[in-house]
Amino acid sequence: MRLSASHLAYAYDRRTVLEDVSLELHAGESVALLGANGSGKSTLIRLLLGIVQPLRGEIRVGDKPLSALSARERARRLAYVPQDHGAVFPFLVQDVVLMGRMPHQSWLGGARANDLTQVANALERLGIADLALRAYTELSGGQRQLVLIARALAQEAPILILDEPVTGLDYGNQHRLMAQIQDLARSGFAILQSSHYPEHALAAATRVILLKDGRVLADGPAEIVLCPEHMRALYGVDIEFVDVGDGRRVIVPCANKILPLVV
Ligand SMILES: Nc1ncnc2c1ncn2[C@@H]1O[C@H](COP(=O)(O)OP(=O)(O)OP(=O)(O)O)[C@@H](O)[C@H]1O
Repeated sequence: MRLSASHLAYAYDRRTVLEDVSLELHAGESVALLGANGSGKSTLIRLLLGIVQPLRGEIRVGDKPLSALSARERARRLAYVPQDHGAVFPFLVQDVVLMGRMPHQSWLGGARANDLTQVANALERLGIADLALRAYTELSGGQRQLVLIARALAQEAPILILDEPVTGLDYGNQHRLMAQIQDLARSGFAILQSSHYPEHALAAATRVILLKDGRVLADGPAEIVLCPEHMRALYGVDIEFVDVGDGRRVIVPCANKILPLVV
């Protein structure tokens, strides 16, 4: 299923934070959305999910305008993994993941065998089946992140949107998650993830979109878009590529350049 946005604009009060943003996301693609702090990534994601409405422009999911879909119809098409993992009530992990099945359940029907199978599969796929009976509120930030990704998988929506999904994950889980994202895209999901890590985008994204000051600076294959000029324009950092010998390249900051913080 295709997600497309054309000429989006958005403002908080009168301050424009997105202007003329267009993008497409297709089944089988893993797209990374990169940009400096405050460049508009989370706002764009909120628009794509229909949480806020654009000032101008249109978003379409498949052949329908997003604004014409009910919340339930949206949730059958789009799954979201937020940055914030806060929770108040100590639901069991399996119940949190089961919430992802709500768009598929009837009002009074409750969970069916297939819902429970999807929950078990999602937990298994992310390697956290052993957390199923733990209270969500008692998990670490990284464990909560994995649970929310499992909830999104259980939702069985063809489009998966993740807001900085590796935040709080340890080094191993970051790499396992990037591999999972590649696998999910290969199996047909359309995936958009915002990220602060060009190296993850280079390793795991089929396409990269760069946002600068609320506008699209570049959109294309990772190895073309993540060039030194764009990285300097986006982050004020000089980078170089290092060949690691097996056909892969990694991005590293140039040595001997200490740069001031940009806020
Ligand atoms: N609720 C809000 N009210 C007013 N301004 C906001 C609000 N949320 C975000 N902004 C502003 O909109 C701009 C874009 O913010 P946004 O959170 O979309 O950026 P981001 O790229 O996701 O940033 P980060 O990488 O730091 O998470 C920023 O200037 C921010 O200060």
